[in-house]
Amino acid sequence: MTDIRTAIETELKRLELPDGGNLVSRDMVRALSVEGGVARFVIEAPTTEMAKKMEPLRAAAERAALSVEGVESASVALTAHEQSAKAPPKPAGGSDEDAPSLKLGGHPKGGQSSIRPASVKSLIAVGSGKGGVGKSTVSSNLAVALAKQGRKVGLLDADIYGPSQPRMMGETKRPASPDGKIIEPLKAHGVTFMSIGLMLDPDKAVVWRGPMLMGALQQMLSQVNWGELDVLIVDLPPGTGDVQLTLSQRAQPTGALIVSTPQDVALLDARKAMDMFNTLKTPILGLIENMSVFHCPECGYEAHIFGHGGVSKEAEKLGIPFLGALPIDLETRLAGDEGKPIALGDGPMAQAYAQLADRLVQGGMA
Ligand SMILES: Nc1ncnc2c1ncn2[C@@H]1O[C@H](COP(=O)(O)OP(=O)(O)OP(=O)(O)O)[C@@H](O)[C@H]1O
Repeated sequence: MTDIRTAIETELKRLELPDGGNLVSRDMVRALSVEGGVARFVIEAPTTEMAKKMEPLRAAAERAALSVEGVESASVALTAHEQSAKAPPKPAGGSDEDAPSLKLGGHPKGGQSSIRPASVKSLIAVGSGKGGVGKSTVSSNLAVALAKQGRKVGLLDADIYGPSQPRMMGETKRPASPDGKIIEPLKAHGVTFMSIGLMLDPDKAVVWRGPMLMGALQQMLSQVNWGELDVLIVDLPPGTGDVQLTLSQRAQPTGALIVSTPQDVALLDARKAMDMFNTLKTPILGLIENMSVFHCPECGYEAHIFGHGGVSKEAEKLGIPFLGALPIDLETRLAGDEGKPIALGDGPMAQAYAQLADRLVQGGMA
């Protein structure tokens, strides 16, 4: 197996970058593994801008891996070390070393050791390729639905650039840290909950580099007093960046749920997110279609605003469980904005989330 890995690396050394060096000499290859003839790895570009231009190189890397004897299929994901393109501009007078108290966002510690809290039985990552598809809405409602079924549930909002859980869970106070080391999480609607957003100054832009993001995630998992949990749901940022990479590699998630709208552009990005999780060997527990249909409350007409059935077809194609379709629902949006997730009630949307929660419990995932 080592020989195949070495042979793949040798092939990758042939792939030169326009600004000098090759994929190996520039230390861009991550998580290279070969199992049962399947080669998987991640190419980590220094910036999102550069990653966007590297698709031809990614395809060439896949072909290079396939050319090695013993490799039957290859899966290569592209990610970026620094999410510079998405990060807001630097605030006047600020610097990217500006860290909030408890030095959140410092460089990660402990090499490649696990950052998964020992007291957490199951860790479920909720991801999406595209932003705004309802990943945070699904995370908060699923957490509440699981808590209603008597599970001990934690919710970690790891969406560094758009932490929305404080608003959706209706808790915005800054968590206490009596000893200055361990952070006490908040409790909302029966869920133990923590958001990176609660530790940041809302008026200050986040200008952290990749290692600082990884450090922040590490702290959110290991410096928070999560207590005994049946399941910790991690609401990820959209896309395939450092937070996803670190979580997959160092927190051994039980699996990932992928949220998408039926729209082609959302599905395209969802595929990339799934490819990343596959490459990092995080099992994909299922796909959820959000905003699948709008039922007009006046006339009963069903409008498929973002298309129809795309996510279930994709799930079938990939052999991944399709966990359900959630309609576009005004009450869901209003409840999220009010900090009282719709799953708290007992209407049709709450029932849909209860079913989703039930599936995870029955499947031994939560
Ligand atoms: N099924 C739904 N019906 C109506 N509105 C919804 C639904 N799902 C999500 N929304 C609304 O859409 C907006 C975006 O949702 P949300 O923040 O959950 O998406 P996200 O994928 O987490 O976005 P981001 O990538 O920015 O974190 C929110 O205002 C939310 O209330």
